[in-house]
Amino acid sequence: MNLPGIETLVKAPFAEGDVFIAGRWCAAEDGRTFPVHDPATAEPIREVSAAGPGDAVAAVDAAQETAAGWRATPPRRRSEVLHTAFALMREHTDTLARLIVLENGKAYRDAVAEVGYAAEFFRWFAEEAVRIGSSFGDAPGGGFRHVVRRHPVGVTAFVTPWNFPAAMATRKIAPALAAGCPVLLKPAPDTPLTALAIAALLSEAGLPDGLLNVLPTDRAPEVVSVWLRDERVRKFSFTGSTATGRKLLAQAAANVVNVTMELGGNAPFIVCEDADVDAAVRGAMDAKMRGGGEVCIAANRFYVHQSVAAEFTEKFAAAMTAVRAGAGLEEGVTLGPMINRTAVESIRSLVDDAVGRGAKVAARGGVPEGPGCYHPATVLVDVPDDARIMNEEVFGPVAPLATFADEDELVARANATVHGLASYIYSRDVARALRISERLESGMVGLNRGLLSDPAAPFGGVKQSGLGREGGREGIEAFLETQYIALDWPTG
Ligand SMILES: O=CCCC(=O)O
Repeated sequence: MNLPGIETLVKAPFAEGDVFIAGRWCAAEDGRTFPVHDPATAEPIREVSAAGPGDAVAAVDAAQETAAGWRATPPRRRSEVLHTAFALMREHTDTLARLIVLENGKAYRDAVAEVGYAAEFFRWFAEEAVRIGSSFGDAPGGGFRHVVRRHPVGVTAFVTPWNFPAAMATRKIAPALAAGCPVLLKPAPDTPLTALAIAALLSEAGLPDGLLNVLPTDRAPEVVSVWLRDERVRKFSFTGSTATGRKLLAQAAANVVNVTMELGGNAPFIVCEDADVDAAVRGAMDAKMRGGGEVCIAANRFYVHQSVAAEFTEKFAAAMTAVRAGAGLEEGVTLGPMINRTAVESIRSLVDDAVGRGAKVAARGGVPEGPGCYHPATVLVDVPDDARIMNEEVFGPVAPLATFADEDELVARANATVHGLASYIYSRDVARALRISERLESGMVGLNRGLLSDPAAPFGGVKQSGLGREGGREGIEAFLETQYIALDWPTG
């Protein structure tokens, strides 16, 4: 199957429907559909099949049927499929990026960056597939041997978010397939089309039928609870909010399912008195505005040393005012619409709360007239620590600024959150910045960098930001079980 063009995907992708099970496209069991919207116009793009509980069972059946064959497939062959998927994804960058813009709204340049990022997960895990080690050694006390082998965990189920419809899918699919596991994927209802394109792309890359099953739906709880109650599903990976993650963890406990959770963040962005302020402003734009701020590791609250606060605020406010908002495919646009109207309302309410508590607006960019789901790039100053925006994930293009005077006070404020996903720090003194980094309760730190995500590095959080890591060497570990065999073979 060739990757369908964007027009095909948008208008009428697959004659039989959009549920992808056992290598075939079909309608939902009861023929139900749900609408997908273009955030730039808030108008529906088209109806998509809404998988139900019966489809969820059929997908587990299909996955389970392929599990033994894929597990026995030589790692080199699994790697080749992933290498081909990487090449195909790169070849189809424009089609996939336009599809992401259409259903997610982000600016085209962000969408192109996402396709590159997503493709790199295929390349990285193609390289990891052939390096799954086992070991054979002597028991320290003598008398017998240790055989320690790694094998795939089994059928895996994923729930992915709308903010990176391609990269959050490939970050889970690639290591699972590399390790030898079949996959069930439920994409976010706002952005199912990109996941369908990825299914088509993996088929084209030679992935045998049944190894990737994609179930778009607007009845997620029904589909996901079928998976979490089915003893054949041995791994569950979720990216989304901490509130939903908590509920899913409780459900996964019933069958003691192995879980990975990539949950919410509340990233501090710290500018020390010895920072290169221009570099800090560039980093702040990257950390705040990538994907329109709809990113779990986006800088959420800014702590700027009081001695550089005036200079940083002036330069950052100028950069935020220069942001051009508009439909993601328009030339020169750097900020697309938010995902939907609810998201815009939630960002607005955080801004209103901060202003109500004494914060001032230092910059507000423009937005196009009309019905699209836009929120302007905004900088707030003098934001008190108890403002909701300092304590909740804003998930939009708003930067609240506060100042600090002393390192201990800074670290205490930065750590005063249940989240611990990412942090950013700018200082010319790397030893000092490293010292502060090590004091931060944070799974990841960008040190003099506003962009930190890399498929070859472990992504994940501490505290209520999640469990486990994705990407890096750790990413494939999440899909492997360890078996120890005590071998009665005397040591020589
Ligand atoms: O929003 C969550 C994922 C962000 C990333 O992978 O850089």
